[in-house]
Amino acid sequence: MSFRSPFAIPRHIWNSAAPSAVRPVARSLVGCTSYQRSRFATAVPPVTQDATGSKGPTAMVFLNMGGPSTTDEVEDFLSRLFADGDLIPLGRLQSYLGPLIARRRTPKIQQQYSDIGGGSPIRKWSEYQCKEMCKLLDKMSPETAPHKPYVAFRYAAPLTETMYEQLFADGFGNGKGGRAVAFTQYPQYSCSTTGSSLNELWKWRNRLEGKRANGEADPAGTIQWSVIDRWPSHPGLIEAFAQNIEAQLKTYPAEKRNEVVLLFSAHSLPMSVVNRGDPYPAEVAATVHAVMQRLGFSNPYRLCWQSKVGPKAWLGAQTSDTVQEYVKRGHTDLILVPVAFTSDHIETLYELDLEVMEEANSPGVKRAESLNGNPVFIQALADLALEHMNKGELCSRQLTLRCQGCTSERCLGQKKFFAGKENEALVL
Ligand SMILES: C=CC1=C(C)c2cc3[nH]c(cc4nc(cc5[nH]c(cc1n2)c(C)c5CCC(=O)O)C(CCC(=O)O)=C4C)c(C)c3C=C
Ligand code: FES
Ligand SMILES: [Fe+2]
Repeated sequence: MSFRSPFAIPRHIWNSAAPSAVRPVARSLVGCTSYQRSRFATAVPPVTQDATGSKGPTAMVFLNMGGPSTTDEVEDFLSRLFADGDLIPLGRLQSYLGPLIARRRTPKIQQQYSDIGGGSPIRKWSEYQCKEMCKLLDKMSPETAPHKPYVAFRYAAPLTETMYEQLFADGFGNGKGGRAVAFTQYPQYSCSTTGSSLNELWKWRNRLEGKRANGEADPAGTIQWSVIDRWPSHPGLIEAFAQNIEAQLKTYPAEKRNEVVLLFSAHSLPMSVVNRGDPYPAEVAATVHAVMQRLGFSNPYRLCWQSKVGPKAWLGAQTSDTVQEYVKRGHTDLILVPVAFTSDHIETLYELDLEVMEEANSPGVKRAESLNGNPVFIQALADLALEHMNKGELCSRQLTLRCQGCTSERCLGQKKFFAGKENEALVL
């Protein structure tokens, strides 16, 4: 298999050394004293220091779903999406039904991407955010520098396997070891989003490294992975959301400002996933509550859910119905706040801006900006990454517990691997 480099990241950024004058703030990960000897000990194994005492380079890998950058990529994007049993379980018919549904859906979705400028901006924003975060980390933590930016998408280029080959090309793994942090870009954990990306990363990790030619496990020289798997109420994230809301509130006359209804909108989930025990609804609610707390509960607000697909029951109330109902009742000043995604995408640019806002037909219905290149947000990403490295954790405690209704062997294997418990007989 041959792999093209998917990265538009100049090599001088990857190779950039951290300024030596900056005070190191990262606590040493070598011989980490906080190693927990509990059942779910999740400390990062020691990373080898080089002769200069540096523990870098550190690969920072952003995980996300991705999107088609051009309308020509839509069918491939949808084919991968409908082939994903962690997102859309179609059982034994997956490989037959998936491509069929994807092909039938392609023209409609191509039109939507065409209406928002010809493609999804997710790749542009993800690569920018990761690169900028790494620049900050090089200054904040020279000990673990250089921090090298990578993006691994679940359904569009650059795919996980491409990212993995790029890691090898850059000197990670392949007997050389090295440290990589998988950083989910979904602030709130769902087994259908972050869970699916981690299952994919675990799959490719097993395929591409960790095995000798005879098929036996060979842990020597493999990449040491740790995971930032959720961050729904990180203060930096909350601050960035709150500032974007405040900026939009300022566009209303002062005397009406506190009456504006804040409508937090998150991608919905099928009720079958909610009832399986998926953590996402609770984590989205945690984000909303933290943002409102930061705003001093200055406005009335609701959380609603968008982008239902197919005929089955999904978590509601739906965003479009909510807006229509409130406008009908005279709440014509509303701010929509996309709260479960860190950049613009088809759901903000098409569904909220073109469908919901046009339907509402009221100049008082507006949308808070997405986080995109917001410097407060990028600083939050760097803070989060540094806190993670300083803690020396492999993953959060939450990642080590499966949903009540989970029957997936993939979830079990993935969680054991990322918790560093692969060879233990655990019931997760
Ligand atoms: C946190 C965000 C998201 C969750 C949770 C989520 C769950 C989820 N999605 C589908 C089905 C589809 N999603 C599609 C597109 C899409 N989904 C998200 C985010 C979440 N999905 C985004 C940001 C996007 C758009 C990406 C972009 O390029 O802009 C699509 C494809 C579009 C379409 O056909 O309508 C489908 C299908 C399910 C079934 C699900 C939970 C199980
Ligand atoms: S579906 Fe949630 S852990 Fe498997
Ligand atoms: Fe989705």
